[in-house]
Amino acid sequence: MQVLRDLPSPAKLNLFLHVVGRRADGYHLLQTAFRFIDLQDTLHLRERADGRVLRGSGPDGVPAEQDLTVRAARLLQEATGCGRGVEIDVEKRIPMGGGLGGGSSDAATVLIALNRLWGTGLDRGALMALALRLGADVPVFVFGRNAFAEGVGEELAPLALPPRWYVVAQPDASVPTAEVFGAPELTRNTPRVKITDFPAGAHGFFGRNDLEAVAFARYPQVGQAHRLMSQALANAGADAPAVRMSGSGACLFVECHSRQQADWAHDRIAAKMRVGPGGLQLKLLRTCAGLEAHPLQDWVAG
Ligand SMILES: C[C@@](CO)(OP(=O)(O)O)[C@H](O)COP(=O)(O)OP(=O)(O)OC[C@H]1O[C@@H](n2ccc(N)nc2=O)[C@H](O)[C@@H]1O
Ligand SMILES: Nc1ncnc2c1ncn2[C@@H]1O[C@H](COP(=O)(O)OP(=O)(O)O)[C@@H](O)[C@H]1O
Repeated sequence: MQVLRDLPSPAKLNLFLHVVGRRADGYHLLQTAFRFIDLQDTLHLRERADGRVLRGSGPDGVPAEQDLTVRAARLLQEATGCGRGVEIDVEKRIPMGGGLGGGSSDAATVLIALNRLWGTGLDRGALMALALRLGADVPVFVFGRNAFAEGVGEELAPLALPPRWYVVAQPDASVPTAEVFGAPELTRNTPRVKITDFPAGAHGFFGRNDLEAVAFARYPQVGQAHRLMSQALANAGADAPAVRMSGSGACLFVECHSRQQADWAHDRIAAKMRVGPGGLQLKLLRTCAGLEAHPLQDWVAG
């Protein structure tokens, strides 16, 4: 039986996120830019001959049956009629429910890697269609490139992004995605932009995240963390990097042009805020590099 060890599942940031409408089924039409970063979970897959899909180690508080990795493996079995099984270990590093797409990325890594391990031979388009059934955020990880996204996140066009560094902060709150999208006060009519409007640099300043206002009002720790981070960086004058929320939160990030600027921003924030697990202002503060592409991009044909 084959084993695939140390499979990377990168997190994503939404460099901007506009809500431009709502579908009849309640799902929201978005425009967003996805960027992969080097904050990653690690997955290990061990093939099983008996057809069972099992999870070994996994994230605390997520029962195996609800784990997106297990659901992804079962979906691939069902879609292809494959009779082989797998045991999945997930080493979690990406904060859960933080707007960084960790669960979605884990699911995509399982689809990509199992398609190879089981020899099920689906091309990228077919894997992306399966991915969408697991969540709106899953297809971009199978797409494998930083992307400008529309629809609910499944209409993807590649974006060539320059090297950038990000300071990523996790406030001590978790913001349920469904609550933010369901909020009556959410604005849903931001005018559409074109991919060509997206500038080659200074992404941290393009557009906005329409989900921020709802998340900051309903989860004051997130709004307060945003305020304190912005204040910590304010005296850099016109070059002060902006602080933005990723996805539906709660994670916040700052985009920087160099590792040096990111280290500076990290240290300024760390000097102003209490960082650490349990009841502090930030549970996590990390400097990350933006990736050029998903590390498993070449594993899928098409
Ligand atoms: C907001 C984003 C931005 O990238 O990221 P996260 O904050 O989750 O990382 C995504 O659109 C989230 O995608 P994902 O987390 O896969 O969402 P799903 O599981 O498909 O949906 C969770 C719930 O959010 C709402 N939802 C989600 C996506 C969307 N375009 N419109 C919605 O209204 C729906 O109520 C849905 O029941
Ligand atoms: N392998 C997994 N990793 C993380 N979360 C998972 C996983 N499987 C299922 N989930 C569920 O999905 C929810 C959203 O997770 P995640 O993708 O990390 O955040 P977000 O959608 O905010 O980016 C979690 O709160 C958890 O209940």
